[in-house]
Amino acid sequence: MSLFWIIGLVITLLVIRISHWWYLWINGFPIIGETFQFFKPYGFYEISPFLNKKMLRYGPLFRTSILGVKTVVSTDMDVNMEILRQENKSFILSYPDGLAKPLGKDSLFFKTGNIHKHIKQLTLHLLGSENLKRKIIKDMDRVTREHLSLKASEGRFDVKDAVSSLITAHMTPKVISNLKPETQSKLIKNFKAFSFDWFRTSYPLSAGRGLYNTLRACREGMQVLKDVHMRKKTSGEMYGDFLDTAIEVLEKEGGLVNEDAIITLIFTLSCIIQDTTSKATCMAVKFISENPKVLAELKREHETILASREDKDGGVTWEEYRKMTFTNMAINESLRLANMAPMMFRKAVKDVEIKGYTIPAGWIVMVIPSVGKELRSVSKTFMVFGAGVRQCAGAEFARLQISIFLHHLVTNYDFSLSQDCEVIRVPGAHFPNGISINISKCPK
Ligand code: HEM
Repeated sequence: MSLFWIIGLVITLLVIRISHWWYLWINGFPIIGETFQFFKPYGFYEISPFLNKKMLRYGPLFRTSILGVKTVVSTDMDVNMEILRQENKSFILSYPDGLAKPLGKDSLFFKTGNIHKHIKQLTLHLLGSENLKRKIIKDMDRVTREHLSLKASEGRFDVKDAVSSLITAHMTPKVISNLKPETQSKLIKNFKAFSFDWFRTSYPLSAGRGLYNTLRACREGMQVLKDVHMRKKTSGEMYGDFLDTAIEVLEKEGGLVNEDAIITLIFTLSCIIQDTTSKATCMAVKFISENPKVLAELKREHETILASREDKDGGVTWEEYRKMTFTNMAINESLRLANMAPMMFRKAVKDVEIKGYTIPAGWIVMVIPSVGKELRSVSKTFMVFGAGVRQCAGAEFARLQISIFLHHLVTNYDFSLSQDCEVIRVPGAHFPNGISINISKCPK
């Protein structure tokens, strides 16, 4: 073969190879699929370029491969509502390994049917309105006030870090009490190191590092909890904390779930409670700092509450919280903007026909909730806390904690956002440099 033909062959092979890589880059690599395109950061006020392009090309429902799973993506709000309504009938919860792994495939969060029902009831024992009102609000108020005062004395602080610390400070003893200070610190360090955001980066290396840190936090945190539980079991001591309640319920139910599962539940609840609520508080603080009219109306609402409070030294009461109408609207608006759960995963257990679309049995559906303006607590255009039987168990806790934080912030302090508070979407809101505020005590 002449040199001319050999060079021609090599060039042809190179062109084929490069075209193939280019095709994969545009349409997704096997396994990785379109994961990096989906999680590629974009501007806070933009629509996801990935979703935009797909929707223009294929309409509101289309197929892709994300996090190693062949997936139908639904951006249609009627289809989404129907999917979540048909939980345990035509669809079951089914998160890809990449998201489920940090919690463990056996985590009760991923259980269905009766076990899910039991665990939800148990979780609401801790986080439902009744317990918030009776056992949580008082300490939540005191600890929030104290932390704010301490942080404000520094003149500037990171909101996520402060809120996350104050939540672990008032909730950890309620979940698992009488810990030695060093055990409590170790546990809290692991709760805070856990992150659902490890994949929210377009850099494979930092995603790998994030996943490693999260898995390590899970392993170490759960080991601490197991040791504490074993010690309590041997000594027979009871403290009336959530761990005692959970074990009691478990014994009554006769082995529907085991002790390891309870430990996993306690660990995951403790991680989620501070991670989600602190992020949502950041968004609320950013939103009101950038909207002087909203801040003025918030101040008015909270000054009125203060003026009519009989016990001037007492904290926010449940009745006062229920009257915070404007605050609740401001929180809803910041949750809408934050879009903290930008996708939910379900699996079709049979062929399902919705609005003229057929979702074949066995397919995973990624529900992309709408971020519309209607602010009822659950509607097809406002699903920040999900919908149906899987609706968020911590929604009321998050609203209460944010309301109390805002109450003390707007009635006692002058504050402004520091300059480097960039927010991007990946696709949920993400703060690469955190959200910090400059803060000083209001002159009385
Ligand atoms: C503002 C903050 C929060 C947002 C936006 C949020 C959002 C959500 C969403 C969208 C779901 C449904 C997921 C699905 O259907 O696949 C959910 C479920 C859940 N959330 Fe939250 N959440 C927040 C705060 C919390 C807090 C503070 C807790 C307390 C630990 C919590 C605990 C749970 C639990 C246990 C579930 C599973 C419920 C079930 O499977 O029945 N969440 N959350």
